[in-house]
Amino acid sequence: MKVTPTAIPDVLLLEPEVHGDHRGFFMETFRQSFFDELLPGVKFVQDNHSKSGQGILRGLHYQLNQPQGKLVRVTTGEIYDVAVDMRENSPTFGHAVGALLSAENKHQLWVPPGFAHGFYVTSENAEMVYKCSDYYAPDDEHSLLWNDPVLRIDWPLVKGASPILSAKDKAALSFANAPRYKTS
Ligand SMILES: Cc1cn([C@H]2C[C@H](O)[C@@H](COP(=O)(O)OP(=O)(O)O[C@H]3O[C@H](C)C(=O)[C@H](O)[C@H]3O)O2)c(=O)[nH]c1=O
Repeated sequence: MKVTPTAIPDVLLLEPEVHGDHRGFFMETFRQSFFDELLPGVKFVQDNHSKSGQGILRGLHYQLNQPQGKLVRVTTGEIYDVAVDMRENSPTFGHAVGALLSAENKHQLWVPPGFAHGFYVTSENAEMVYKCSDYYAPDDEHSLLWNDPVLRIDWPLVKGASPILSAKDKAALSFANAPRYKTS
């Protein structure tokens, strides 16, 4: 597994070793022992899987009391996956980084606890699966506005059209008003 820090060093791009042959391909997508070395103390407790149509944007979401680290990958189509640093003491606080993850490139993104996470579907549809380092806690979830002027996230909007959002995401908070992750 090749690991490359992104513009936000704690957000990592992971590229698995793909074994192709006349039948297709095989790859190991996850090994806890690898993460024990890469990210000591991170244990994954929940797997998620979602499917979305083109132009759908989910996020940006984060939990504060039970912050979730997320290991994201795409099994169908392509998404633009984004992480925003919500850790108020971080040198990259308020910075956003994105990566195109696809069934084709098989790349994975590690979004650490304390980051807001969201994605936009660029392909006709996309299915993404992701491992979480803590459990879903709906009462602890916060939403950050996808097009906040401070974050200036350069979403690759299809034909420049506004994304399709859930009601929750339409009502998301601006970065200025969103609660920050306070590291002890
Ligand atoms: C996240 C989650 C949701 N749900 C239920 C709650 C709702 O009945 C339904 C859809 O939830 P929501 O609209 O919050 O789903 P997304 O908009 O895909 O939310 C996710 O979007 C961004 C990209 C994330 O990183 C988070 O994992 C998560 O917030 O699934 C569960 O039962 N368990 C869960 O872990």
